[in-house]
Amino acid sequence: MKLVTFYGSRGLRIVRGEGQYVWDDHGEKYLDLHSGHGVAFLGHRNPKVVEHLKRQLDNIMTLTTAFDIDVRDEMLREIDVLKPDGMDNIFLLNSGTEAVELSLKAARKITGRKKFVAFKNSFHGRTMGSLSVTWNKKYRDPFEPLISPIEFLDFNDIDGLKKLDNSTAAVIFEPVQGEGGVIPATQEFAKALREETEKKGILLISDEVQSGFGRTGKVWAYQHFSIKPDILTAGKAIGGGFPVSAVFLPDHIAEKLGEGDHGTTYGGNPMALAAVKAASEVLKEEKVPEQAAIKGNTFIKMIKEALVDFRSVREVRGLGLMIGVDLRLNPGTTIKVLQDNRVLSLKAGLSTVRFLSPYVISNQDMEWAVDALRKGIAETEGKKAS
Ligand SMILES: Cc1ncc(COP(=O)(O)O)c(C=O)c1O
Repeated sequence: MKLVTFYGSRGLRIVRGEGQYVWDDHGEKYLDLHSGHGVAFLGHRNPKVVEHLKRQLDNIMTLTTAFDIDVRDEMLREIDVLKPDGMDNIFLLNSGTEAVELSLKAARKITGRKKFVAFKNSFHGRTMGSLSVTWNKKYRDPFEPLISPIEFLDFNDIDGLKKLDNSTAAVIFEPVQGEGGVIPATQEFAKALREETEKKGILLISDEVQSGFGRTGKVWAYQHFSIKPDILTAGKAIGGGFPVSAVFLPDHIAEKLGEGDHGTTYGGNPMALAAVKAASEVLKEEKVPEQAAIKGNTFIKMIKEALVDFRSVREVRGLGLMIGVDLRLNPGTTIKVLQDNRVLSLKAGLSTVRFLSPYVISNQDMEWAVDALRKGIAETEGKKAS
């Protein structure tokens, strides 16, 4: 039997993970700045998450949301102080793309409008709805026709927002574009986007599947921009490693969604509830966003300083611990050399090396990563690091 896989093999067999590290079957230790596409932001096997999951495992693993259960009430209490502004409702699903699907469905139902607007370089997932608002043609084209109408505008282009019209149900955006190349929105753009959507009765969906839950230095990435979205999608980090995603909604939207509008067999199962509850506790107790902000600043500064001599480096950018090193060359070799030096990273866009670090990363780890990065870029440029 063969596994169908849509990701190229990294050629490593991983046997264990702890904190910011994973180990291969030869006992080699790696600094994991890939973190399973950003999932292990709270560290591999975060002790609190493991403890709550084990306890839940001994209790009950599966239960539909039609039945009440204490762990759900506990999760709701824990996440209440973390909720996005004015969003008193949460619905749990199992993956980022599912959260995006529900947000799109909700927008159509609430507004009665059909059209969605997204941005160039966006990534929102790979099921038919989320794929429709994902920019990369390579992902979309084989599966056309997708849902319509969809329009893609230029990210961070304020003038382009004039094209928004009142047939649009929602604009979906990433406060920091992740897969597209780690590109933060500008303050002016985020503000103009909110103003323009509000004026035209268009819902604003903040897709924070990658950027949310502390990674950028705030609990939610939109909070960097003094705006309030109407709907927020979260995933990856919110389960501390357990597969779970969420859609946050204000009352006026949640109240208009009723029985039959959506559903999920696994969504909100007791294990996911225990995971989100534990992850929320960790976020608060360990002041994770604050740590991500401080460590992210340190890491970006170290990277910038270490790469000043490299002509192939176009830009080092990011927010908190969501960091991209944009190159003028294909980043494949750099990512390979990083891995040879025991640092796992991932690609974003066509030319960016992306670090999605667990928040527990130390200064020593950063030095390790920066050293490996210099070697990687030197090899990419075809010369040895001095
Ligand atoms: C912003 C954003 N939205 C949605 C998704 C899709 O999430 P998933 O792969 O869990 O379906 C991703 C995944 O990388 C993402 O970065």
